[in-house]
Amino acid sequence: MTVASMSCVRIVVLGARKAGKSAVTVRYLTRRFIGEYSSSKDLLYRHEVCVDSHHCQVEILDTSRSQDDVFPADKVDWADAFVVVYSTADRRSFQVATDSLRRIQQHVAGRHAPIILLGNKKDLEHARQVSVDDGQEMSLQFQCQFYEVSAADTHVGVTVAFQSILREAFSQKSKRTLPIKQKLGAMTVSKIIGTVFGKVVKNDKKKRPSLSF
Ligand SMILES: Nc1nc2c(ncn2[C@@H]2O[C@H](COP(=O)(O)OP(=O)(O)OP(=O)(O)O)[C@@H](O)[C@H]2O)c(=O)[nH]1
Repeated sequence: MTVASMSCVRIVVLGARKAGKSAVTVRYLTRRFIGEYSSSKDLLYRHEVCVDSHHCQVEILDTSRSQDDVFPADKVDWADAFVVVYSTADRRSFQVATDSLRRIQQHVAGRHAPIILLGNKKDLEHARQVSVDDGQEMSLQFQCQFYEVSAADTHVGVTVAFQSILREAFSQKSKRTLPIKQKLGAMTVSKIIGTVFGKVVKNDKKKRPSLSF
């Protein structure tokens, strides 16, 4: 399969300054934790992945938030899926994440947008300001996935989180591109009757239910 013919999913990574957006992105892409990242501008990464044995292309936009209060609407329009990062050791970053979730949902109203809420820096347990319950409650409120990770400690949690959102995003994208009949899982009338009434009785006019479609 050529790169051009592969399906592509676009992910934007959002969050407060210093929450660890670059750290989780680089951890996922390279499995490494570098420690200090250039953060003055947005960085776009292209990457090939295998999701459920399909080769796909991913574009990940690691945003730089020089002004936390400016919502990047253009980047939200561009993206198929969202990773919203906060630091478990920084309450304010959790507020920024909450605000981002609210604004993403308002902005994409009508289209299903897979979102992951990522509580980073869980290795800093002594400095924790956001509990696991806070993160879980927020994810329930916004109906998104939730993970607590440490980009510094291991690539495992970060990789699981990214793979999970990729799977959801690719599945959404392929649903959108399927013909309507397949999308709705179109059933024949006899199958519908069989489903509604338990079985289809052949050649038995007395028992055949009278339905009008
Ligand atoms: N202890 C710990 N530190 C981390 C972790 N992830 C990132 N950091 C540190 O947090 C700081 C900020 O990380 P970045 O990845 O640059 O954060 P960012 O959100 O991309 O920052 P901006 O681009 O400036 O908004 C750096 O000093 C990282 O080394 C983590 O899981 N644990």
